[in-house]
Amino acid sequence: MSLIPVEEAFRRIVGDAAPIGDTETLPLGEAFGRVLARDLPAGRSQPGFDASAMDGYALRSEDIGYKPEPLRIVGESAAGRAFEGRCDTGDCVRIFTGAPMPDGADAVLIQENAERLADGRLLPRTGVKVGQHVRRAGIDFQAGDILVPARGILTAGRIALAASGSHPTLDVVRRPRVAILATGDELVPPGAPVGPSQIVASNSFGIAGLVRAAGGEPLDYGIAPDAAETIGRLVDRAVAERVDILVTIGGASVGDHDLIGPVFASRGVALDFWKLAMRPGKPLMAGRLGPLRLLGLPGNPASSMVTATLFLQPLVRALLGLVATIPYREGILGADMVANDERADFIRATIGDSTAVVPIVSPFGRQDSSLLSVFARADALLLREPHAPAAKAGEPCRFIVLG
Ligand SMILES: Nc1nc2c(c(=O)[nH]1)N[C@H]1C(S)=C(S)[C@@H](COP(=O)(O)OP(=O)(O)OC[C@H]3O[C@@H](n4cnc5c(N)ncnc54)[C@H](O)[C@@H]3O)O[C@H]1N2
Ligand code: MOO
Repeated sequence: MSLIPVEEAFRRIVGDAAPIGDTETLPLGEAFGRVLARDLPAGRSQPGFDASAMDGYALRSEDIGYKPEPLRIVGESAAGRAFEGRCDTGDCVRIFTGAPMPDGADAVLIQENAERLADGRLLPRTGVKVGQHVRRAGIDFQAGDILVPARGILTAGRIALAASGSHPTLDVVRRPRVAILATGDELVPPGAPVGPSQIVASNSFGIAGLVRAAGGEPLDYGIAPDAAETIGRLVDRAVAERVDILVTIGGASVGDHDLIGPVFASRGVALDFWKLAMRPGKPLMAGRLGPLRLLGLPGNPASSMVTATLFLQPLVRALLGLVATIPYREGILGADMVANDERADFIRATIGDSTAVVPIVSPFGRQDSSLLSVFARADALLLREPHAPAAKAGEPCRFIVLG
């Protein structure tokens, strides 16, 4: 079996993923980070009235031209309590930031530029231009403006904008449901007694974190022994629960206990087994069972995390209707690198707390795919392209930020 390039596998896994159509309505306070289902029009204009931008005096600018005369202070306009009267020639109104402009006034003189006279009148010290320190109604947005476009991620700023547009709830795209199934007779859950030749199952927790970070909802399907019947029941459960993606971990290689393929075959699925031109993460499975997508990740901890970063996270984003790419960035090599073979290397690395404009990406010395302690220290995957020639520290490189 020839090695499939990373880009080819990405295209086959993510390329045809159509956004899911289901939506749900959430209170604004729970919508952070979710994906908006449809365009969000403003329910009102902001500000809803001409408002003062400063503390001072609302007045008619023509009244304080070349040689300002004292003005009568005829009232007060505060935020939430407008002045009901008019500001006529020779009048001014005490006003505070955010308060409605009184009728007749066209500018605000800041209080630092005026003097209260002993007789209670106001002596302007400077002139003002028409509209000075006035926020016109609707300068932020007008009723009906689209505040957030469909499929926009609800960032902190957008949530605040939606609130300002008077939306107490938002329609968001349902999070893609990702069932995660660890397989292997040797696995026990964290905290359970670990017998001889057993290991603690760790990958499901890491993959769940990556799913969450991409905007999906992880569902823990636990640990299945290497028994076709059990694995088959869990596949049936994924179909019945209408999950979007079933991720299996382990059993992706060529061993005698690799049952995922036969189980899927028994359900009528043609599962592709690929050997990818990448390291870590050579063996990978992918297939479809109706609307259910299947992704079989290799069992080695770093291999499963790297393949999930490259293929599962973009797949989740594609199902949300978001741009789905492998998010490479430009950096500078922090160490000399030897020439690479035919597999793309995703080297656990750190960009440390470098303040350089272009990040310096430094590989860790130990790269065995079983080493979670190294993966957990890594904040970047340094890419070495297939057949990349030897490179010196300081040369450009590409990398992926790990979240
Ligand atoms: N003859 C060959 N042997 C192997 C090949 C190969 O091409 N020819 N590929 C190697 C590569 S590369 C990888 S990666 C592994 C992948 O194997 P599997 O996906 O079948 O994974 P397992 O054999 O089930 O497990 C590998 C390793 O990872 C541990 N593991 C499994 N699941 C978990 C989990 N949930 N949490 C923590 N650790 C887990 C498992 O105990 C094994 O130690 O195959 C190579 N072999
Ligand atoms: O995926 Mo295996 O990637 O080289 O340990």
